[in-house]
Amino acid sequence: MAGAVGRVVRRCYPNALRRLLPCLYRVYTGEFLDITLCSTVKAKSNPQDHARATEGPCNTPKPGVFDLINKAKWDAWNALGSLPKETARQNYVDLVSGLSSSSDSSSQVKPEADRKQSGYETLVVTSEDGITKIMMNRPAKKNAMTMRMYEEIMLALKAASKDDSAITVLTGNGDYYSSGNDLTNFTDIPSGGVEEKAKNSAILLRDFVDCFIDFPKPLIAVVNGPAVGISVTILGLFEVVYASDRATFHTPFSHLGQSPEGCSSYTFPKIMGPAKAAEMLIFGKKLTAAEACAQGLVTEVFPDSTFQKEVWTRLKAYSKLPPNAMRISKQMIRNREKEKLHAVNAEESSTLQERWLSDECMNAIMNFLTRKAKL
Ligand SMILES: CCCCC/C=C/CC(=O)SCCNC(=O)CCNC(=O)[C@H](O)C(C)(C)COP(=O)(O)OP(=O)(O)OC[C@H]1O[C@@H](n2cnc3c(N)ncnc32)[C@H](O)[C@@H]1OP(=O)(O)O
Repeated sequence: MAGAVGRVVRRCYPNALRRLLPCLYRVYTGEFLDITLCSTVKAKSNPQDHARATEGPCNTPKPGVFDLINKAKWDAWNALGSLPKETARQNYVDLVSGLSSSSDSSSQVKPEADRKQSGYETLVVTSEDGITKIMMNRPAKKNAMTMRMYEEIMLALKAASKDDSAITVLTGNGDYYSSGNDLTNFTDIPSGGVEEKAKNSAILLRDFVDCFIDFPKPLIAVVNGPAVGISVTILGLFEVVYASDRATFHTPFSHLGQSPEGCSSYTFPKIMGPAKAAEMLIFGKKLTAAEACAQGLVTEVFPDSTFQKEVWTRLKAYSKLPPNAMRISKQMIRNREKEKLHAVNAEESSTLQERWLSDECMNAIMNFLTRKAKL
């Protein structure tokens, strides 16, 4: 497989790739990436340096899907690969020193000042008025979803499922809701090569979507702007989707050599009928907010000028309803579908694992990364 891809790369992108993406070029042509370099960069902000520094390379079995915190720690430790112990130790010391100075300054903050939950790098998570708000926070990158963002959303959902809020909201910061999967996710290749990368990504995707399938409280999407790819497909797993009239809904999977995920191959035909679903999922038709509402994917559309005010007023009222009644009603609506949704998720994830290794997909990603293509 790597040989075939290498031939395509050598034929199509001999110079641009050498100049712009030396790492990617070496990966796809069979000269595998210097993993130590990647790990060192990653490790600079990684608490798992502690484990790496004291215990060496990852040596424990991977925790189960639902053990989110230990699994996140394990993934981070495992990702450090062959980072030298001394470097890991120094990175850990630097990190801890940074943390202690920032915690000194946070002790100055008045306790009632905010209920923002710290520790997230890609999200802003707040809990107020019975609502936990998970806001994707990479506005300069159109809230493209990095591996870290997937992990953090899972952690935030897990925490929200246990906190005292009645409802949970996912939204985006800036002009986009989300541009979907961050296409640079595919450039960080582990020592096992592209096959291992595809396998790990499929596991992460499946875990991520499982968290939405199993989420026990009403889940609301506040779609503040354009939504692409996985940020659209998972909407079929939300109870309510409110959209600004600036929002668009785009699933360009064929253009990217990919296939549907987020259970959309099952939820979209159910929501909008097979013909409309096919136009979106096979032909990549981009819907306006009004079209998405007419097809049942969106609950209600608001003028952008009053979107935030109207939606949050509505949500604050909903959050005062009895939380247990809302949970139970959600369970009644969703539970008989759960098994089916998990099976669909497993199938979509394993199909994508193969798609990511296809020439069609790799060419599409390289076209984006070398600035030859945008949606
Ligand atoms: C665990 C793995 C699970 C995988 C699950 C699979 C999911 C499938 C999908 O989600 S498919 C969808 C993938 N998304 C895309 O293909 C979108 C690609 N982006 C674009 O086409 C455009 O950026 C745009 C149309 C979203 C916005 O165009 P615009 O001209 O308005 O803005 P810029 O292109 O200048 O974007 C600003 C910077 O943001 C970077 N960026 C935007 N989206 C992504 C992305 N998806 N991945 C990586 N980077 C993205 C863009 O490169 C600019 O960065 P720069 O300022 O450094 O140049």
